[in-house]
Amino acid sequence: VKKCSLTGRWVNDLGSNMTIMTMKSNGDFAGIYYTAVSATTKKIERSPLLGSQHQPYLLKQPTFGFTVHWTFSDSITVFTGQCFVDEDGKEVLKTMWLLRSHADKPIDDWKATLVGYNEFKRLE
Ligand SMILES: O=C(CCCC[C@@H]1SC[C@@H]2NC(=O)N[C@@H]21)Nc1ccc([N+](=O)[O-])cc1
Repeated sequence: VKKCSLTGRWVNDLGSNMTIMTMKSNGDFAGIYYTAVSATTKKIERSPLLGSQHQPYLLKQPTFGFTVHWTFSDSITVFTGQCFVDEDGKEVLKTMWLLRSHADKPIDDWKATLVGYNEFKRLE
């Protein structure tokens, strides 16, 4: 069965969720991300994501990447990772991300990129 095609709904360890709605034959996809947390006091809003994955029928446990363009904050996150299928047939996305926020001037660039990791499970 075609495991690790990323279309559908996912939730991560922070409680954020994402829905991947469109998947092209070349692996390009689009969706919506709703983060459970933010580093701004602004109201959190759904934000669009664009990404690409290797095709699960060619490569088992494919790698992928996607970018979230935050609509409520002048920042961008890029996620990259791999889909794994555990012994119970459950899909897990192991990802790392870079979160780039806006810096007022070049001297502030050093503190403008956060790095972290998230694990996503499929929401049935
Ligand atoms: O807060 C934000 C935008 C939302 C980021 C959510 C992050 S993405 C990686 C992690 N996984 C998730 O599911 N959610 C978190 N941007 C922002 C705003 C201000 C500053 N700042 O330094 O002031 C930095 C980033």
